Amino acid sequence: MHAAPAKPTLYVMKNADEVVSALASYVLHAQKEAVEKKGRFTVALSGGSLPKMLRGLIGVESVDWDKWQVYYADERAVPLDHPDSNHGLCEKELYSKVPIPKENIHPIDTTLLDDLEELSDAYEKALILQFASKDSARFPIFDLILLGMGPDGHTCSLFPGHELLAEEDRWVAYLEDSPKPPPKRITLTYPVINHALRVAFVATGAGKQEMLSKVLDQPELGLPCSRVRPTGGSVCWFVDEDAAALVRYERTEWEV
Ligand SMILES: O=C(O)[C@H](O)[C@@H](O)[C@H](O)[C@H](O)COP(=O)(O)O
Repeated sequence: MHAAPAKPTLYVMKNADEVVSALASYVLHAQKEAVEKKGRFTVALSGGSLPKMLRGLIGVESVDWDKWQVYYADERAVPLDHPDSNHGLCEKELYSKVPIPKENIHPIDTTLLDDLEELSDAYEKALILQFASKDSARFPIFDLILLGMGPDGHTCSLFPGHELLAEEDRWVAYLEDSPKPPPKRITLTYPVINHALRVAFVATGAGKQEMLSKVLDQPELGLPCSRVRPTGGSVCWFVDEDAAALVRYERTEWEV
């Protein structure tokens, strides 16, 4: 019997700082559970404002950084030190401030930037190495995928109306026509996102109001963020009052 797709849980905090601390305890809880069960914590990070929102983990003793295995939910096809690189951003906002071993961080292979198919295949292979063979596990099961919501309702590099929304087979796909610059990117696909144990969105600020209401109150629109419905896992939203102002969707009290 197949589990039903998870319904999103909405946590609304007073402000962005409260989102930062709630997110930190949520991530710690996910880490503890994963490390106890499997001795490692597999995480996929997004770009945008997300890396900075993880600042609540910096300096916290109970984070087992050496157990983290970090991948990217999406990445731009640029060198790692390019200002558009999500890896570069995470380096600046997080890795440079915490004792995470370099070998536990999995950036794209920048020798393949000229061929996006090879670039995405190589990233898929890196996932296969971590999550065992593609045959024994149809899709990787991340302990946690952390996502943002774009102004058009995109998440990862999955954009409204794009053919990649229908991808059912690949773990990692590429696109050369991203409406958000830069145009060349790779992204995890829905089968991977929707097999994760936990998916958490983070969205703050008044600029997110209208789109957040569309994504949560009108899932029938089929916006990319609304399609995140893990089967056998959970999806939750950490947002602030500014972002949630127009949302009618049921709120859940955050309990530490
Ligand atoms: O690399 C990317 O472009 C991101 O992964 C993207 O999906 C991002 O998460 C959203 O655009 C939200 O960005 P903000 O958090 O900056 O609003």
